[in-house]
Amino acid sequence: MRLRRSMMFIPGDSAGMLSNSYIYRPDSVMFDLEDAVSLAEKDTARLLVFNTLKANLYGGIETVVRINGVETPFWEDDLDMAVRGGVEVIRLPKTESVADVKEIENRIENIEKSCGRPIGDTKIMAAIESACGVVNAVSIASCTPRMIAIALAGFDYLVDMQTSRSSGSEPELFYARAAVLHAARAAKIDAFDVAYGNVNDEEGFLREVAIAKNLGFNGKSLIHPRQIELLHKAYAPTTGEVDHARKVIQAAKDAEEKNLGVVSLDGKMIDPPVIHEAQRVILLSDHS
Ligand SMILES: CC(C)(COP(=O)(O)OP(=O)(O)OC[C@H]1O[C@@H](n2cnc3c(N)ncnc32)[C@H](O)[C@@H]1OP(=O)(O)O)[C@@H](O)C(=O)NCCC(=O)NCCSC(=O)C[C@@](O)(CC(=O)O)C(=O)O
Ligand SMILES: [Mg+2]
Repeated sequence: MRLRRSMMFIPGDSAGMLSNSYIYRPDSVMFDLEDAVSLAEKDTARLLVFNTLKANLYGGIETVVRINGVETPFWEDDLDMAVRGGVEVIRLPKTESVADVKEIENRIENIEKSCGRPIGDTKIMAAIESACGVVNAVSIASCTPRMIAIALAGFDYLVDMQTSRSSGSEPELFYARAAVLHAARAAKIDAFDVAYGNVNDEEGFLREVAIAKNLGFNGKSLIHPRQIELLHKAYAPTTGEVDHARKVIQAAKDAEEKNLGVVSLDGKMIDPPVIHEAQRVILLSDHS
């Protein structure tokens, strides 16, 4: 079980941000070559991100590169750099179909072969940014063992839906959130909620974090370091939840030692889903 609560975007053309953002300790960093980088800076950004990956600055933090989409002239060079640089995960933006994923998967395999990385080592995350992506989310999420997560991208999605972000319970994102989350859970992979664009609006950000957490998202895409601690705190289990989880783990251990298939704690049955949830709570608490 890997903890993926916070995935922070870092513009790939910002040498300053690339060189020191490990200090913020997000669970994952996403070096962006797509929409945070202007057309004029695409080549510079690719080189800067390659050097950052090679410098190995982000020990313990998952590294992700968001390449440009398969409809652009940049994605092949982006992939070549990222896979050779040793990135852990490729984020494919504006994913609409399994064909998009297969196109980058084939290319990744060729690069892995040519640079000596084990086949399958480079993982993929698909960003769902359109109605078409949402309706194909189930097949996208389950089309390759390389797929470790899918992410809903609210900005582009709402443009495609011909609407905009409201405040409050955000009905305009309800269907897409539910669809992306179900696709991820059916495929047994992680799910990321949308990025929140107003970095000064703590209250609005936390309202959105609560929606994501309660729905069951593993975490959110973030655009500013200030959002990391807020998110981690909101995802942290309470002391009561941690105490209960420890009791569940202990009860499960005792049952195993006594060769009992099922056991109860305070009158409630302890079975594999309960144990799994307890392990998730402990993991969250260990990183809070
Ligand atoms: C918003 C702003 C300009 C504000 O900057 P400001 O400089 O005014 O902020 P300050 O508060 O002054 O910063 C204080 C200190 O933090 C440092 N710092 C700030 N941000 C940092 C960061 N991200 N990483 C590391 N360091 C950071 C800064 O360098 C300074 O460091 P220092 O000078 O040392 O004190 C900045 O945050 C920023 O650029 N964010 C990333 C924007 C981005 O990537 N957009 C593309 C991805 S979304 C998209 O594409 C939509 C999507 O595709 C999404 C999907 O797919 O999910 C969809 O469709 O929905
Ligand atoms: Mg986008």
